[in-house]
Amino acid sequence: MIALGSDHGGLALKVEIKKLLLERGIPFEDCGTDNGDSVDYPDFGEKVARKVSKGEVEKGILVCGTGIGMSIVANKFPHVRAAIVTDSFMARMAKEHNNANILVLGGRVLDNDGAREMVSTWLDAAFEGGRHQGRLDKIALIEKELYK
Ligand SMILES: O=C(CO)[C@H](O)[C@H](O)[C@H](O)COP(=O)(O)O
Repeated sequence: MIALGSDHGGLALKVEIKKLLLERGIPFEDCGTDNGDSVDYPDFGEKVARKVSKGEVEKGILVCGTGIGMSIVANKFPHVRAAIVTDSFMARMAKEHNNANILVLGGRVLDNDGAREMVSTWLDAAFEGGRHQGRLDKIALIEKELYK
């Protein structure tokens, strides 16, 4: 299950991503926003990041205007590794090297085809482990110390 969230600046791209997930038969839960009214990205970033952080969903995708605000919010949550990506190489690395569990996109930055490619690349990639696992372990230790 993938949790999706956007603000008004990311809504149109989130709709496109939902089409992609439907086409691919991947289940998702849309945590809003669901109309074009101006909203605050932390409210929707929090909903998705909280679910990922608690293990209620395996992955999340967040979209705001640039992706910057959503990535700042999501990375406040323990166990969340949110990666803002702007091309398919970054999307692949986000999974292979960082095991990112939230993908963050900018609706005012990316075109639909490019963003669809990034989402598919991230979904289809696999974490490589090895030296990258050791680096994630160090992040987990930092979290443990900060949130104890
Ligand atoms: O959080 C953002 C930037 O880091 C997003 O791009 C927002 O969508 C953006 O700030 C919203 O801007 P608006 O002028 O209120 O539409």
